Amino acid sequence: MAVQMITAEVRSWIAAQLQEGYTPEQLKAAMRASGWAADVAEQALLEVTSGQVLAPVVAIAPSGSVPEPDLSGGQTRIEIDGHGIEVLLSMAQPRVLVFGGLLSEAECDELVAQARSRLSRSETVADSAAGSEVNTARTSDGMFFARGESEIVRRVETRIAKLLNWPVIYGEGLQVLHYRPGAEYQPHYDYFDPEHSATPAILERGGQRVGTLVMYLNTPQAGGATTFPDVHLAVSALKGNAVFFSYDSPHPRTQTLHGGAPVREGEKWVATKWLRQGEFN
Ligand SMILES: O=C(O)CCC(=O)C(=O)O
Ligand SMILES: [Fe+2]
Repeated sequence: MAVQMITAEVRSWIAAQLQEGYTPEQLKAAMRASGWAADVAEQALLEVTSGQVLAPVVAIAPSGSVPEPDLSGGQTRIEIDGHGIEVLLSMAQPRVLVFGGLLSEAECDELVAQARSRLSRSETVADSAAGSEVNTARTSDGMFFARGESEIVRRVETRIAKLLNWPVIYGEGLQVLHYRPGAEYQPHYDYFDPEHSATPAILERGGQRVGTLVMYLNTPQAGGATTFPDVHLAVSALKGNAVFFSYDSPHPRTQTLHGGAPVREGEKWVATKWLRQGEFN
């Protein structure tokens, strides 16, 4: 399964052709003829045409569109670049998927090794200030990798993009969190609160978050599940597995309230990939 990325070059080519007087239908046919999938060609055109009116720099995926694997054939296993991933659970509302073996043991260990020396107490956007500050709801340590910063980061990001049919450039840098015994992440939403004063500035860089992939980099001895309180679901933190959920609007009706339950024994490492509506830079 190949993913076709709508790059800035593709968008500017489309924009130039439109200026020349070609119709969107003609461009779509030309893109189809040179191997582009119909839906990707459609999305590229939409991005350019809506971008000309709404946001000249940042491409925004059609509203309501979210990352999603292709399970149309009832697949229980998805192979990406020779790496097999199992589909262990699929829930429609909220949209939650659990993947087995998204990362190999060695890949988990390498991400932990690269993150370990760069950890600091996690910050979330607090309600009181238009910035980030240490929040007691989240008692883990964390760091961000820059997108594509190392071979392992690039490999994982490419795999995620292909699995979820969402361009690499729409993703934030990978975040790694480390929870010690007793540490937790209390239930929260990952989208940016539309009522929050800091949100408009955040949305300028790629729009809303529309999906979250939490990858487990080790297996805590006890505790540390990812929980979805609205639907009483707990996903076990098992090394190499991952939980994915998407939200097509920044609203509690998505039922994507979730948290990291307290680690009871041992420690917990996760890598989180947040996916935006458009190009994150
Ligand atoms: O640690 C977990 O299980 C959840 C992490 C999480 O919610 C996040 O990184 O946004
Ligand atoms: Fe979260």
